[in-house]
Amino acid sequence: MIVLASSSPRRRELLQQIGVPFRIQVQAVDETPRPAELPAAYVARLALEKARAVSALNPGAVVLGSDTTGVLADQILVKPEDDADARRMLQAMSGRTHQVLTAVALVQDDHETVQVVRTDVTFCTLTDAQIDAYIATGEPADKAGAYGIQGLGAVLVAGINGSYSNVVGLPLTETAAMLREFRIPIWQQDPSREC
Ligand SMILES: Cc1cn([C@H]2C[C@H](O)[C@@H](COP(=O)(O)OP(=O)(O)OP(=O)(O)O)O2)c(=O)[nH]c1=O
Repeated sequence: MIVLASSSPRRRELLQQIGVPFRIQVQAVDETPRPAELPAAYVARLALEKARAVSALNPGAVVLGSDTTGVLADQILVKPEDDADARRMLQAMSGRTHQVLTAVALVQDDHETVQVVRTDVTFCTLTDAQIDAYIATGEPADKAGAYGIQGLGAVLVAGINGSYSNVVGLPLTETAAMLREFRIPIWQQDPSREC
């Protein structure tokens, strides 16, 4: 049994998908990027901070923290502040390729590891009417980059290069390999079967 230090329903579903038993405990951390902080360093820091904060309350437990952000032309795309912010992000991503970075951190007392996984996502060219209709669904509100590839936002995506689950919020192949290093069983026990 691990501790999932996340309030994200997507991460819960993804971890269930690979058969990892877990319970949820969340400690809030400040998600403000530091001045000039690079995107990969930003997500790695947040994933570790989320996991460390919960680990401090659970000696001996393996704690998983994670953070997802979009990156367009080196700029970090976090969750939109409001509809206008979501519109600005979606207009900027229209017809272009952005990156989704998810960091996964595992912390068990003073033993910790973190990995950042990148997926390239290419958006269709979107009209202003499409963008407004998508924002009106409410889906962009709690998602990095203002869309959900697993939901209605699927139709905005022309293609991806890399891990799909990484875009949704947890890169499952890499997470499974990290969990094996911490001797946490998943459905696939054979270590020779790594991707
Ligand atoms: C790009 C993209 C992001 N997202 C979501 C995944 C994350 O939940 C969210 C990014 O915010 P995060 O801050 O990474 O996570 P969170 O606040 O939802 O949960 P917690 O910090 O407690 O772990 O964006 C999607 O669901 N689909 C997508 O296609």
